Amino acid sequence: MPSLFDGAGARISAALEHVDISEDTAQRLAQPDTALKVSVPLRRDDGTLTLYPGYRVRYDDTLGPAKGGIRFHPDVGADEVATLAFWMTIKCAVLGLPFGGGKGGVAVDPKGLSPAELERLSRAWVDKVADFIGPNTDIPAPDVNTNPRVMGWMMDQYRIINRGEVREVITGKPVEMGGSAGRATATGDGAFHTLTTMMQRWDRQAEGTTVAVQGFGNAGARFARRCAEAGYTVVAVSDSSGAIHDPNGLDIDAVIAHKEAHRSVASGYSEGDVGGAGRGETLGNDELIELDVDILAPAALENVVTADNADRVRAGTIVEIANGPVASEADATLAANGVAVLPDILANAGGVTVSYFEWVQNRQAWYWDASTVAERLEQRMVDATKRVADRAESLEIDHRTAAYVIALEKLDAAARARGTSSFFRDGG
Ligand SMILES: NC(=O)C1=CN([C@@H]2O[C@H](COP(=O)(O)OP(=O)(O)OC[C@H]3O[C@@H](n4cnc5c(N)ncnc54)[C@H](OP(=O)(O)O)[C@@H]3O)[C@@H](O)[C@H]2O)C=CC1
Ligand SMILES: O=C(O)CCC(=O)C(=O)O
Repeated sequence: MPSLFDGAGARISAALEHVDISEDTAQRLAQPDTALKVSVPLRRDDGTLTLYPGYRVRYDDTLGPAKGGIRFHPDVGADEVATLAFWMTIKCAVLGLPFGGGKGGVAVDPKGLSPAELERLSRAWVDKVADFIGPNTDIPAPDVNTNPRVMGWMMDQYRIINRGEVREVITGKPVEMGGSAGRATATGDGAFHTLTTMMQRWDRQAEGTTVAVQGFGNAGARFARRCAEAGYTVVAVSDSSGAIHDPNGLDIDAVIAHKEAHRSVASGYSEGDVGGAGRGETLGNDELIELDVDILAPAALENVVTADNADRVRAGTIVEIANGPVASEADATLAANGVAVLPDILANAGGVTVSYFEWVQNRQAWYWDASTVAERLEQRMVDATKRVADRAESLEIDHRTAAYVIALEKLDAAARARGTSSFFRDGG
């Protein structure tokens, strides 16, 4: 399999066949602007010291300060962070947000840390990258295994270093620390709005439509709940411990309660203690991908649909809630089999959209109520989805390529407006 970064490049090449942008912009987007690698020191509770590799990549800031999450996961590496930062660049452009793309991470298994260790690690990461991030340069946010609590510690550490509070340096914070209403649910909500917009366009109904969701964290669990509330039949969900499947439909509220109690969707399931959902079976994560469902929503990690299993995907539609769940080498097989892919750079953009709202609210010190945030998020997601679908139809291309075309046009126009100097950072 090509590297994640090379796979992302393949998608750009496909889009370049349908859009006329300057050679400068194409070259500029072929590699990250700035990549920082650090060692993040953690004093463990037992007094020993562990150093974890940490990263922050500012891929491109043509459209505004770099924006993107920070991930704590043992598999985090330079290639992955650069690719995720590239996707953020494209995603912000597709949504029309005034941000470039960034991403960060620490190669650590946070499940093996105590709460105090997790706090020290979060603060240590900020100590290492504090000169690199900033409200006008690069604004982190949550991603896999990071959450509002982690963002709160990070903002607080930046306050200590800066000797003054800068709320808009990080988004996804607890509401009590300047976080936005609706940020915690924004990614799942945004994916739901993209799906709903496309279902209306396809003249399809939620009732009788089956859904499988891989990953039951911030994004996946919220999406599953929105689907269930709207009348879809959510037949399978999973987390890192495995999947549960009931062809009659799972009771998502019961599964959420079960996950909270057991820290796993699958453990204890066979004993039937997941409320009304206690029928059905447990499955492996690979089997969930191949279930005979209408909608497959991967909401965990990259490369879960690859050249190896693409032919066995039976869903008619994939909603990419995770970043990069479909490997580029799977594209041709999925297209040949008529599988519609609603791409990550559109479908999971609800999170960064409400992060943008949070940044705006922090700058104005003027906070919106939950219904205002929800309304504005829905409007942005519906508009962006329609723009992508219209472009896909007019150019007779798939939705991912259409989203890239829109993003590349925006990035090229902004680069031209800035002039050549936009390709060089101060002193760089
Ligand atoms: N948070 C956000 O705002 C945004 C997130 N995304 C993307 O969405 C995806 C999920 O992020 P988020 O929900 O925030 O992360 P979380 O950490 O909240 O949840 C991740 C979920 O994925 C599960 N998981 C991890 N490894 C596997 C595996 N091998 N097989 C199946 N499930 C697995 C985890 O299981 P367990 O619970 O057992 O740990 C957990 O349920 C990522 O790709 C992220 O980049 C995209 C846009 C914004
Ligand atoms: O909220 C943000 O700024 C970024 C979220 C993110 O990391 C993503 O969209 O992948």
